Amino acid sequence: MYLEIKNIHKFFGTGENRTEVLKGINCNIEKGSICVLLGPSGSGKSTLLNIIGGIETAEEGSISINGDTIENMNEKQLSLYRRKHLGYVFQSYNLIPNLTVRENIEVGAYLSDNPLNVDDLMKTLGLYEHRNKIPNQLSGGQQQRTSIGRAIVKNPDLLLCDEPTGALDYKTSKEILKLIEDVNKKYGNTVVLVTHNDAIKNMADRVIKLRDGQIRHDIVNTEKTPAQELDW
Ligand SMILES: Nc1ncnc2c1ncn2[C@@H]1O[C@H](COP(=O)(O)OP(=O)(O)OP(=O)(O)O)[C@@H](O)[C@H]1O
Repeated sequence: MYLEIKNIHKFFGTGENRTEVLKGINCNIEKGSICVLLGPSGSGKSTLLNIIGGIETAEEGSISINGDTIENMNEKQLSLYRRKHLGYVFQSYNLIPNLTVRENIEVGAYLSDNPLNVDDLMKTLGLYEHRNKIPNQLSGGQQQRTSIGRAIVKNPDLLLCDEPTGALDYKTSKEILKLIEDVNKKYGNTVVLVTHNDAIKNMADRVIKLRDGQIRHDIVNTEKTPAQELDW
């Protein structure tokens, strides 16, 4: 079992405003699988992703990756864990504005012990011809591809994607999903992808639906649809 999520409870706020946003989340995610986390706005998807990524901490419960428990790590170990094992793709691209496509992706490569080849990756991402442009010379889809490149180039064991297509049009969204699917196939990274979009569940091996801080459905999908054929 690769990613073990055990009894996660998370609260926000204090006093009367204290709210439990995750109410005991339990699940195990297999190595190399694509897991889609679905649920309405406010159901706790991003919070759970941030806890898996070591960006936020839970009041109760534990997250283990290949047997290493995040809660037992000190600040330095946690930072090393995030740097070496995690790739994070956000809805906002968070690119460094004065660096080129190549340089933005190289930032990710510097953080890894076994980075992928930057040229090969830019070709896979359809960015090679744009490699010397800076972010404001790129379309939204090209910027999102660059941010995926920066996350993937580390060759992370675990790729966490928070609404990676949220800001993109239909066609570009499907291209980005296909890309995530391609890298999962090619490099075997485990992917956890948060989305509002119900159709995206069809490309996943595993679909977890959250509502109101709890898992309502946890389904193994045996008949995956390739990202290219998704329809919504
Ligand atoms: N830093 C914070 N402080 C206080 N409350 C927070 C904080 N972050 C999230 N919340 C609350 O926790 C709940 C879950 O938020 P979360 O962002 O995890 O939901 P989500 O399912 O990802 O929603 P969306 O799909 O809209 O992004 C929401 O009610 C939100 O208002």
